[in-house]
Order: sequence, then structure tokens, then C-alpha cells
Amino acid sequence: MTASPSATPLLEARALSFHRQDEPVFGPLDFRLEAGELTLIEGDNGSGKTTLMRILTGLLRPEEGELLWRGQPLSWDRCSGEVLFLGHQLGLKTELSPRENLAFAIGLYGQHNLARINEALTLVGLTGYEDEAVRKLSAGQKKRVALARLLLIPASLWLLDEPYANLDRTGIELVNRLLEAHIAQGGAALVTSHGAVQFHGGEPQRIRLHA
Ligand SMILES: Nc1ncnc2c1ncn2[C@@H]1O[C@H](COP(=O)(O)OP(=O)(O)OP(=O)(O)O)[C@@H](O)[C@H]1O
Repeated sequence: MTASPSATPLLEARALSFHRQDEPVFGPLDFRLEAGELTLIEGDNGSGKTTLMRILTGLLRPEEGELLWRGQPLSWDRCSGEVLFLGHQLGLKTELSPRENLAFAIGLYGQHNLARINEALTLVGLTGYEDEAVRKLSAGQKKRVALARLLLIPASLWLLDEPYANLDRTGIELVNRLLEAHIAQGGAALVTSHGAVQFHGGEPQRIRLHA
């Protein structure tokens, strides 16, 4: 699942490293992510996967190294309309229903097509739960609501932190199908995982972090 290298990748990390209390969390780390490419960030608990995601989303600053977006220093202003982040915190309003949460999410992007929300909720396996308060859903069902955003909001780059967490076998297959479709359409994705992820669409680039 690697695209042919272009002169300017979508995202590039050069000698990126992060420390906490003078202890290295990870790095130096180098990688390039092209359009049409999937990269898996693998590592055990505490190896720094979420820390790396937080750096990529601008929530933390790296101590050393460079992050480039389309060849320019990464800044949220430069890439915000092109990047979609799914983290451990799912960003759902628990008093609202899945339908209301998704209407709110797409509204932020100027969209109001409620029929697409119904389609997305069906696709992620939430038929019958569309109007239930999110707080009443299981952890896996909540994750599926968050995954539905990937179907509705256009983005070149998906940053997915442990998208498989709390999902059953069909949920894991759903994530893989979403990723395969996104990559096939020329999107890119950086995905953290504890490992053992199998794709049908080709072998992803893998980056291993060590605790
Ligand atoms: N807010 C924080 N303050 C201090 N240390 C932290 C904080 N968050 C994480 N750490 C430490 O940074 C290291 C990397 O944590 P991180 O959450 O990035 O790992 P991870 O690979 O995502 O782990 P997991 O697989 O358990 O989600 C760990 O040693 C952790 O204890």
C-alpha cells in the first residue's frame, strides 16, 4: 500500500524526537507519507504512539526535528481543512444522538445533507441506534459513530489513533474497508496500532516505536 514516491510528500518527518523529563519517548524518527499511502505506527503500551499523534495534530511540540506538510513547515492553518483526526477521545456529545452528532460535525464543514448521515450510519452498522443518546451506546458503538465522520467529511490525510480499539471483528473489518477505500481514492492515512493489522489492499509502510 505504498504509492510511487513523489518529490514532495504530503507529510514528512525529519529526525523528529520527543522527550519527557529528559527521558526519550521516541525518535529520532524519519518518515514520508505520500497521497495514496497508508502508514502504520506500531508499538507496545507507552511506546509513544499517542504522543506522536498529538504532535502531528499540533497539541504537543516536538523537541527536535522537522515536520513538513506538502514541503512546508507543518502548521494547523496550512493543513486544517485537509486533515481528519480520530483520537482516544471520540469528540462526541453524549447527550446527543449519533444523527445529531454527525449533523453537528458536517455542519462545521458547511454541509447539511441528512440523507448522507443516514447512509453513513447504516454503513457503520448503527441501524436502529440513529436517535439514541450516545451516552447509552456501548464503547464499540460510540467508536462506530466517530468512524462515520470519516465517511462524511472530506480530508486528504486521516490521523487515526487506535481506530481498532473497542471494536469487534466486523468493526475491525469496517475500519480496514474504510482505509482501503480512502487509500484507493488517493487519500493517505497514519494509523496507530498495537500490531497484527491485516489489510487486503497491499502492505502498508510500518514504523515501530519502542517503549
Ligand atoms: N500527559 C502525560 N504526562 C506525562 N507523561 C505522559 C503523558 N502522556 C503520556 N505520557 C508518557 O509518555 C509515554 C508515551 O505515552 P503514549 O500515550 O504516547 O504511548 P502509547 O504508545 O500511545 O501507549 P498506549 O498503547 O498505551 O496507548 C509513556 O511513558 C507515558 O507514561
